[in-house]
Amino acid sequence: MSMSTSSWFLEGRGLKVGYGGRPVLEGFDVRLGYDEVLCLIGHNGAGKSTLLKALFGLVAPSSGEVWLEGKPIQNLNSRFMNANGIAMVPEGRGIFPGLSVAEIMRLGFWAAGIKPADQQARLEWVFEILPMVKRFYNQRAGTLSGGQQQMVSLGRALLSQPRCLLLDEPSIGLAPKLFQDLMGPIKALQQERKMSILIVEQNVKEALKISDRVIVMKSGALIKEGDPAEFSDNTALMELY
Ligand SMILES: Nc1ncnc2c1ncn2[C@@H]1O[C@H](COP(=O)(O)OP(=O)(O)OP(=O)(O)O)[C@@H](O)[C@H]1O
Repeated sequence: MSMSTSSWFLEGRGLKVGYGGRPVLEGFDVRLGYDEVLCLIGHNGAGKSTLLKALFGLVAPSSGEVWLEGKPIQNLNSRFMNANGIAMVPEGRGIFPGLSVAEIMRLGFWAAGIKPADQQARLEWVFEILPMVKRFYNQRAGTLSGGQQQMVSLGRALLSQPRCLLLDEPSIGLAPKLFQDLMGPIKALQQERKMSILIVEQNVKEALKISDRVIVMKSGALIKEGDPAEFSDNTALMELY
């Protein structure tokens, strides 16, 4: 077998994805580099969440492939992705309000297949990055603020020490200051560990601060790609919408 020469960590190639026979994405291509923060923006309903779910194996494309480090994935599912260092933080946080943070983390250990012997160290590692999580570890998630819940969701995703994070609108329901508090540690971690991040955001201004490249989606198609600087003034952004 030859070594992988791909410079892309994760790729969607010719993805066709839809619900009930109605396509949302058709022949969609996307590439996420090693050590890259890619920001995906676009209208409500453009297909951003659908793309993230397809890349993570939560919805099956009817055609096209997802490639990881230069190789097509044969049996794409979220467990495979997790096992290969990819973690997703879904829109709406995806945590159960009735469970305590401790219980949510236990589910996270299970989902990421982390051995009991390694769990405490992982938890301590997550606490170092997101100290807030330690403070409300025994509280029920439903009693936490939106920002705290978002931190729990992120902490859960970090348990596997992923090489790649797929973040679906982490700013939803957060004040700008809270969003910065959340993204600061993530950016620091990204730089330290050379993670790849694909972030879907409506809060473009904040997301651009941590991004290396931007892609814009409209009605299931990629309509623009560029450097964050090109998107920093409002007129340029308005033209896209
Ligand atoms: N589970 C589903 N069943 C049927 N249709 C769906 C489902 N999920 C999404 N859709 C439809 O697919 C299209 C794309 O939705 P998607 O959530 O991917 O867009 P989005 O860009 O993430 O939007 P938003 O910013 O509102 O989250 C929309 O028309 C939506 O109604």
